[in-house]
Amino acid sequence: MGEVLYSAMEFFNLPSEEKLKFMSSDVYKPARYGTRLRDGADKIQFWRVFLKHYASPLEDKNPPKHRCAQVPGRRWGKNMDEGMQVMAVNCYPPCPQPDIAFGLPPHSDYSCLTIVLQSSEGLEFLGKEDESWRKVPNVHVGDHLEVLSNGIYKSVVHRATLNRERIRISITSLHSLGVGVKMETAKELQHPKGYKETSFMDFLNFLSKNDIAEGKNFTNTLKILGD
Ligand SMILES: O=C(O)CCC(=O)C(=O)O
Ligand SMILES: [Fe+2]
Repeated sequence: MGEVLYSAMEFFNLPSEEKLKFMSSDVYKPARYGTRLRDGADKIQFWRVFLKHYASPLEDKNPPKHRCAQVPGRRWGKNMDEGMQVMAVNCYPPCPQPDIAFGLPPHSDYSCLTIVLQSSEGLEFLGKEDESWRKVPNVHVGDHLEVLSNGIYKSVVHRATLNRERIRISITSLHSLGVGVKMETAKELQHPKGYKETSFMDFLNFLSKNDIAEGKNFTNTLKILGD
């Protein structure tokens, strides 16, 4: 585990000109270094640099441990194995005023499941009962699972906080269906259906046009509102 974080650190220690070769505002690019989700387009700057890498399909990789995850009436292990894995390597430098800045603002992930490895504490999630921020366990549910479960499992709103003393590295692995494969609500849970079907590509299209830091929320665009 330490070794993975160490090699992530090695990347961020490279000279700027090496890292800038990967910089792009194109959200469709399979490997991208940046400071904003859409460098050059997004107005708000967070205290973070990141490297995102899309890995799809997963045939060459070791099967991930979550392949047998189930929701009522539907097993989606095979679809996940043939699905999309996005790795985000985040680097948060020490921040002189951690109380007034964010590493990453509150958001949910476009994934079924996200697995996080962090070099030190900083990841927090919003508790639904009392609206307070708490430390996040290392696996959380994303928007995709909210659609599949018709809202039984809500995607976890989380944020990355900062500290004054040391660099913090996190590596997130986001697992979802294939890039163009539509996720729909399980038939047995459609009473009534609360979400439109959607794919990872739909999310990228949304991301290319919206600044998530300004509060635009992808899941809200999927909700089917009753009368
Ligand atoms: O750095 C963290 O702890 C969170 C990262 C995160 O939420 C993300 O990459 O989507
Ligand atoms: Fe996230």
